[in-house]
Amino acid sequence: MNILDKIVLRKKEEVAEAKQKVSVLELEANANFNRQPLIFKDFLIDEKRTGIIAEFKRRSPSKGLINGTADVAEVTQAYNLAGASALSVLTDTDFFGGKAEDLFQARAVNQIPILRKDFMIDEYQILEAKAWGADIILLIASILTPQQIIDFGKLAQSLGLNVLLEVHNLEELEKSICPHLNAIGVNNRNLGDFTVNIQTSFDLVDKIPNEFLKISESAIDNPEVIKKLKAVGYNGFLIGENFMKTANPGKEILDFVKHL
Ligand SMILES: O=C(O)c1ccccc1NCC(=O)[C@H](O)[C@H](O)COP(=O)(O)O
Repeated sequence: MNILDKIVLRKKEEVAEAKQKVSVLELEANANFNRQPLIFKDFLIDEKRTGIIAEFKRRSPSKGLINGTADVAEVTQAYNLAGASALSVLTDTDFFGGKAEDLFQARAVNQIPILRKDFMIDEYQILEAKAWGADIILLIASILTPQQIIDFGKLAQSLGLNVLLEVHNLEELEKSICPHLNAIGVNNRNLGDFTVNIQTSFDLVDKIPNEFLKISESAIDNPEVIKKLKAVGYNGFLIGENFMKTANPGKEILDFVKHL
C-alpha cells in the first residue's frame, strides 16, 4: 500500500470519528459558516500580490519534520504582508502535523483567501472547511472518482467556496475536468513515490482550458522558476517547504519575493 492509500484509509476513519463528535448542525452554527468566502481569482490576478499560495506545513510524509516551532498566526501574517495571494493551511494531523485550530488561527488574523489543505473524501469535510474559515478547498483527482469531483465541487460552490482541483498527469486532468471548479493545480510531486519534477507543470499547462486559473504546486524553490511558469500561463504557485524549512519562514518569503 503506498502512502496515499494509507492517508485515505486513515482519513476515512477520522471523518467517521468527526461525524460522531460534531453534527452538521453544530458545524453550521459556527460563526465562520455564514461568512462570505473571499474570491481566489481576485487575489491571484491582483498585481500588488505575487501569485504565491504560501503554505503552513509542519511535516510531510516525504520529508518528515520540516518545522516544529513555527507559530501559525505569526507565519501566515508574515506571508500575507510579503504579498502572498493566498495561504494554504494543512489540517491533516497524522501525516502533516496540522489541525483545525491552525486554520481558525490563520483565519482570525488574515484577510486573504485560505486553502484548507487536506485530503477531501467526504462532503462532511467541505462543511468543516466552511465552518473553520476556509475560502478554498482542494480536490485531489487521484483519490476521487469523476462523480465525486462533480458532487464535491457543486456542494463547495453552493457554499461560496472556491474549488482547486489537483492533477498530476493528463489522464487525471481529462477524467476530472468539470464546470464546478475554479482552479486547476498541477502537482509537480508524484504522491505515489514522492519524486518531483517541475517539467510536469510545463507539460500540462496547455492542456488546461483557459477558463480555469492555473496553479503550479510543489518543489518550487527559486524565483526564476516562477518567472518561467508565469511566462507559460500559470497564475498561482503553491510553495510550502522552501519557506517552512527555514528558521524564519516570514523572512524567507520576503527575500524570495524581492527577486520576482
Ligand atoms: O509533501 C508531501 O510529502 C506529500 C506527500 C503525500 C501527499 C501530499 C504531499 N504534499 C502535499 C502538497 O501538495 C504540498 O504540500 C504542496 O504542494 C507544497 O509543496 P512543497 O512546496 O514542495 O512543500
